[in-house]
Amino acid sequence: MELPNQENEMSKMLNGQVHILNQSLKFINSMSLKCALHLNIPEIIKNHCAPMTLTELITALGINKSKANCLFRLMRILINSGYFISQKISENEQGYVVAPSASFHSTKDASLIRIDVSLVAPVLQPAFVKPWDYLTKWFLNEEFCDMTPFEMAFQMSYWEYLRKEENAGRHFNESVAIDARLIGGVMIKECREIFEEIESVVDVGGGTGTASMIIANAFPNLRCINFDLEHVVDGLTSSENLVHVAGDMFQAVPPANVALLKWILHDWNDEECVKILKRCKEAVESSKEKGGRVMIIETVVNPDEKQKQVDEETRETQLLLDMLMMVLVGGKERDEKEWGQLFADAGFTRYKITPIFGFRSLIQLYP
Ligand SMILES: C[S@@+](CC[C@H](N)C(=O)[O-])C[C@H]1O[C@@H](n2cnc3c(N)ncnc32)[C@H](O)[C@@H]1O
Ligand SMILES: O=c1cc(-c2ccc(O)cc2)oc2c(O)c(O)ccc12
Repeated sequence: MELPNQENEMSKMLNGQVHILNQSLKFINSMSLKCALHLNIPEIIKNHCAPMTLTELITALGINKSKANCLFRLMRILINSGYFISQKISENEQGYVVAPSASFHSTKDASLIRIDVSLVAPVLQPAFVKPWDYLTKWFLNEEFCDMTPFEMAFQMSYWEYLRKEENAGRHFNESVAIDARLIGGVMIKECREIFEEIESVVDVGGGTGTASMIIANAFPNLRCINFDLEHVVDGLTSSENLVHVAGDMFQAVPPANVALLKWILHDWNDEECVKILKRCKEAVESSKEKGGRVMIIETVVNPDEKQKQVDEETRETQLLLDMLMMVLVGGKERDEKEWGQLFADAGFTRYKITPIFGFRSLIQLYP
């Protein structure tokens, strides 16, 4: 008979094995989802308008019947990840439906907000996967100090890649536009008082202008400027209270009462962030007495001792994005201390953090 502490040792090793295997095989969740998206399974199941049996799914997909058991296993792992649900149809039959959390439509305006599993598509492009193979070499070699793992993999910056590779650029613009629609919708509700008090807002690095459009429509008396690089705003159509302006945020930002920076600063290192913040400060400085401020929408990572205050999925999403920014663009997700330092270095006197955007917060910065 084994001694109790030997048993203990064995069970620790078995638990360790589960943990290590589970963590190292997690990419299979993403890759299985990628396959389901390419097969168009979520749309097929949604269009079926009732729980869909495995046999019905096989027929709809035109898959050889010999793969039935493999499709069952693909669906089983996706059910485990929370993308689909298996519902009882009759005594002997189960049917698949898309899980509510994987397909959220605004009940008020379906065209405005549609959050579903197709959001992951850009994350599974080669641009997201290949740079990880270079991470070890990047850590070890001095010569790569001024490069990102992405640049090692593709011999160009992520931004150049998006400009050159049409598909990747389109996927990127679509994903950030979906995000901007969601956050824009929350902003016009949660920041109503701010927008009602001011006369102008500039969305710095506003992409194709989705957030500006939502704000401009909700506040017709507000003058909105969507500001981004020439090739991004080129050809975009202005409206009554929305103009698209081309420029470089490191050089100058168009003056306005409020400068909005959504998902910009996490792309850049500290020195670059201070430069952008200084340009934004100059843009809002003359509105100091009229509610002038910079509004930042970004993650505020909790320090380790406070991590229990946010749920595990939020925390993990923040840390995953932090790694993604490190590998793609040389940026980072910051904690409050790191944000505070940037704000002080850029010459701001006061800031206020309000966690109103899921895993991200609104940070208001006063000149
Ligand atoms: C991650 S996207 C964020 C887009 C948008 N703010 C959003 O969250 O939906 C970063 C944006 O910064 C823009 N950008 C990059 N460098 C810039 C620069 N020097 N001046 C102005 N915009 C820039 C990019 O073109 C891109 O649209
Ligand atoms: O490369 C990206 C991709 C995203 C992204 C992916 C999927 C979504 O549903 C939303 C966004 O966001 C990025 C981002 O914010 C950034 O600053 C750089 C790169 C990317």
